Amino acid sequence: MHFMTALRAAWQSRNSLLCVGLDPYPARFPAHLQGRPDAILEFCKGIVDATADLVCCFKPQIAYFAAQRAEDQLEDLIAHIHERHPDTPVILDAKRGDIGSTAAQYAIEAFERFRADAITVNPYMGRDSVEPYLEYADKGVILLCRTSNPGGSDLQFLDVGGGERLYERVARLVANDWNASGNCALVVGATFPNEIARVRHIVGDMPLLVPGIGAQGGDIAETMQAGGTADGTGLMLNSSRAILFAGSGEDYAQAARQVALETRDAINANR
Ligand SMILES: O=c1ccn([C@@H]2O[C@H](COP(=O)(O)O)[C@@H](O)[C@H]2O)c(=O)[nH]1
Repeated sequence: MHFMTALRAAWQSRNSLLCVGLDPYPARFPAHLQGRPDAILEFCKGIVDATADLVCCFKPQIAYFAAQRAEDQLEDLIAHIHERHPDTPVILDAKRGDIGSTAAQYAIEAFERFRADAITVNPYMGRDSVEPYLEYADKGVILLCRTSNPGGSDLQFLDVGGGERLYERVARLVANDWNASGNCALVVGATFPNEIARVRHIVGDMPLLVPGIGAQGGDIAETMQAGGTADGTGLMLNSSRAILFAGSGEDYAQAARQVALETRDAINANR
């Protein structure tokens, strides 16, 4: 199924715009999982199974798996989501960016090895560096636009001519040129609601992946006001640490579910 079709279906069927980010950090795992060779997979499966009915998508961040030599556990985790929660799209947060020949390998890694439904990509190297992902027309290609970190302003806020900021140019390029298959989305941080509103104005109803609520302190009401579409969708609001590490005991998954529930409800109260 096309990523966008699956995402829209999940927005409706789950009544949720929440994306749970899967950033497993072993030092914060509960004691009963510490030291197990499959700890990353088991920890993440616990979170996924406890929250799947509350989310529109999951977003594993590849660095947390690669840093622990656990790419095999990432493969198994995504296979688990597809098998147990087949209507839940998976975004591989990899922020790839390289020349076309190398990008083609990254696209194979994301979509064929890991079987992700969408990937985050850095647009800085231009259209030909993004083309190999776009060729997978049923997969989502989610381009960094206005990132949630303070240093994002160093480049993304540069005036690229006529008062247009670099992040605005990215939004315009993606909406008007790169999105021929309708499979593009943008990353815009919840820490910058004014820029979310600018991006929404430029791209119409294109979905936005919005990290920065939860641990980074982005405001849910302001984010919804700035980025929601007329039908009350259009957003994937990601929270990772605030949900993953809500508890530290054997009941960590239940604690995660409780925070996910509260976050989903806070989002829905502002739709
Ligand atoms: O601009 C960006 C782009 C990506 N991220 C990623 O989202 C999560 C946020 O985690 P929290 O624990 O909810 O802060 C993480 O995987 C980042 O790599 C982002 O934060 N900002």
